[in-house]
Amino acid sequence: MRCDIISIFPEYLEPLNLSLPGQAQRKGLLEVAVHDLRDFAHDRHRTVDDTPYGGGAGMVMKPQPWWEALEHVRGLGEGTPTLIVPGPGGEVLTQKVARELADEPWMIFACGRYEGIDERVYEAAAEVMPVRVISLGDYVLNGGEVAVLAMIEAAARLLPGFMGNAESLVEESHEDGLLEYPVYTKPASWREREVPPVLLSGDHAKVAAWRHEQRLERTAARRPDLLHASAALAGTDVVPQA
Ligand SMILES: Nc1cc(-c2cccs2)n[nH]1
Repeated sequence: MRCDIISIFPEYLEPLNLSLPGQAQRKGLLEVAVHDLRDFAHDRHRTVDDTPYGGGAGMVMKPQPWWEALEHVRGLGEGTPTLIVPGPGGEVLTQKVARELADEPWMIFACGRYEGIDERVYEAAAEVMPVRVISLGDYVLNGGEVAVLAMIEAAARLLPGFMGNAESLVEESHEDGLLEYPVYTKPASWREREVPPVLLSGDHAKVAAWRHEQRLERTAARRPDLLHASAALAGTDVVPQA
């Protein structure tokens, strides 16, 4: 998976060189290149924003630097990349979307700031590559960099060989529609709180059953919407009669 990231704060993406993403890069599973948008703004002040047509507060990111940056990056690789633009107005990043991103061989991430990027950049880009606007959730950040870190981590960790133990990807929250079960480690007794005895029983079938029950209870308590969604999909949702 190749990820090219365009940002006015390239240093924000340094964490991608740490830990697992860093190892994945060294293993050749993940290729990350960060590009400074200001390198494509040619005036003396390397201006990337201006006041919005129609008035209103804040500034809008100018189209020309973005277009030059996108064309430059597009020329760096083979084939057609997918442009991912983080934004509160996009489809929400879910595990399903993360799996879709994990299947993308080449993505360009456009980190917007200010009030956003001139709409004509999205239109022009969509003529030469797929464009997806993806949101982390219904809240507003100051820029796309944080969202890009989350998206790349969520996708890259699904790449075969990225996680040391692929087993740990199974039964994760959202992988199969349920939240994960509670986990415990030594000591067996801590501050007079005991580990559930079933987990010390050595009975793998009972442990599996207990863990599944915990996932159902936890999902019902914290995310009933997920239960209704999966039940609706299975056609088993019991909707209280009016
Ligand atoms: N989910 C989400 C994304 C964002 C932004 C991306 C770029 C600027 S603000 N806010 N909220």
